[in-house]
Amino acid sequence: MPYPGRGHINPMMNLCRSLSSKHPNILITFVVTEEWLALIGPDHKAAADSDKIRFATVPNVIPSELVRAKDFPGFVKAVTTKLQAPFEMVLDELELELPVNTIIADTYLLWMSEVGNRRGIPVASLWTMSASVFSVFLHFDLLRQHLENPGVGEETVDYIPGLPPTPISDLQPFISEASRQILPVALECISLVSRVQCLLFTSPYEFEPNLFDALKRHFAFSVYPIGPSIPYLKLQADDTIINVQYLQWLDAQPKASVLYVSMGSFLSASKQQTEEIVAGVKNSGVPFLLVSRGDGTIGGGGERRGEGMAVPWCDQLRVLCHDSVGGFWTHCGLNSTLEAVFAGVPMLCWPLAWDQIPNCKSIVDDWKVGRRARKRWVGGGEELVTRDEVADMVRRFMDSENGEVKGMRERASELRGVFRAAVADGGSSDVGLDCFVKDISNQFRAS
Ligand SMILES: O=c1ccn([C@@H]2O[C@H](COP(=O)(O)OP(=O)(O)O[C@H]3O[C@H](CO)[C@@H](O)[C@H](O)[C@H]3O)[C@@H](O)[C@H]2O)c(=O)[nH]1
Repeated sequence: MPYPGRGHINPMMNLCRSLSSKHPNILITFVVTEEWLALIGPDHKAAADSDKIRFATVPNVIPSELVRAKDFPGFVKAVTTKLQAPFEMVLDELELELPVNTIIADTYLLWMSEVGNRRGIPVASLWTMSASVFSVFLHFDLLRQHLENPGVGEETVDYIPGLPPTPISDLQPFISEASRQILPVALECISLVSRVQCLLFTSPYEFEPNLFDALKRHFAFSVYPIGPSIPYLKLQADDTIINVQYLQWLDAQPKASVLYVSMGSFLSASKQQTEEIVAGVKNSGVPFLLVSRGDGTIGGGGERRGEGMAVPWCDQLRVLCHDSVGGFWTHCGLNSTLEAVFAGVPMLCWPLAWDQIPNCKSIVDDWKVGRRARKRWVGGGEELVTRDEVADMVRRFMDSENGEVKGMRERASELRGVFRAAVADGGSSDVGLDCFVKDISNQFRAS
């Protein structure tokens, strides 16, 4: 069962597809709300056609996806308190048919370890954010101690096992006043991980090796980084030329010339800032493909706009892997980040909230495959970045003659190779997935 949000459902489904393709004898039931079953696209639904992945639903007992951003703490509370009972009813029904061998659940479903332990069903927890963020939450007491007793080096966090030195400003979303309602839930979710039987990550080991080594030392159970949990299997399987207008438009653009602009599936910058970003991208003269979620600020009916196109939604990984795409204006959600790295496309980073801020730091400072578009995150109230500044930034970022840009593209291409090796036969994620299946079959519940 995934957490009910696009950024969580997608990687959970991609993990299920990888499991199913490698081990077709596993029967998977994917549990979502009735609303999400309707929202899940035809691609995911097609996965169910294989008979190995099927859907089960719980009633819409949580606020609708269409309004959840308006009261996020309220949404988190509903997920925490209202989903367990209907999930257990689904489980009861499934168990009438076949014993459930393992539950794979998003780490943010904090009641799941209790359900599994009470029923004697092993739980594998899937964390859809980075290992850095997981580790910051796991060792949050250390962070608190340093903040309460500031001394030399207080500006840099270098005491969390495996975490590269990180300016405290990049962890602001977790310590600012704005996090007051959400942070305790996140910390409780992480503390309950000690009660599950296995921990899965949606990124590959090579992405954050020191952090994964530290986590493997920390936990008595197996920790498997098995990503990138992105739809690369679908990309490889589908070699038909897809008759979609935006792909045809991309086909007509020069190599690595297009900036792809998307800010994820959930939050947005302010209306005024969004207008400046869109105007700046348009004025830059750089060809662009822009995803507008139809909130009225941009328009997105698949129309041509000056040098580019705006669409309401696209097949993002296919777009990023298209030859003509040379840059990605992103909010740094982890799925988008993993997809960009898999595609070898450098990122222009505009993080909006939460884990996206440390993700931006990793992209820019650690992996060196991106630049900051936004001045450092200060939690709202910061100065507007004007359209002229955006246009200038975009032009410089997409200038293929610029030495720094060339370096970034080379580095992105190297990381792309690392990701592809991880999922190839015998790669770290491929082996991790096999070990996980062995765990499910042998050490977990005897069926
Ligand atoms: O036109 C589009 C736009 C997006 N996507 C997909 O939508 C997903 C977006 O995921 P992500 O980039 O992670 O963004 P969010 O939806 O914002 O993800 C939430 O979940 C992530 C994983 O937990 C966190 O890292 C983010 O901060 C959180 O906002 C990805 O799979 C994209 O491929 C499309 O397929 N087409």
